[in-house]
Amino acid sequence: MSPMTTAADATGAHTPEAAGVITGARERIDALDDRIIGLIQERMAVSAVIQDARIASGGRRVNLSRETAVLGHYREALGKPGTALAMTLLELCRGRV
Ligand SMILES: O=C(O)C(=O)C[C@]1(C(=O)O)C=C[C@@H](O)C=C1
Repeated sequence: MSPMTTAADATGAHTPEAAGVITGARERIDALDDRIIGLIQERMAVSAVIQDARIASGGRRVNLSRETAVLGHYREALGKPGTALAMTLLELCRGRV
């Protein structure tokens, strides 16, 4: 019996086959996370353009009706945790209010 049939490795798997699946899937997750982070940074930059234009025109940084629409969009797509995710994205984009 190989040691991996009884003990978990760094992936938590107990077989080499499972460890291979997990390692491959983790590489895909790391690549997806890099893309998600890049998209968030792009969202922050676009949001800053909007906020700067509004403030330069004499308006306020925050637009609550638009935030409500963004929160609803994420909640419809992802359920209740989507709302929390959208709140975090909004904080990244316009700071704490
Ligand atoms: O859509 C706007 O008016 C924005 O300013 C962008 C944004 C956002 O990041 O989604 C940021 C701040 C506002 O309070 C609402 C939404």
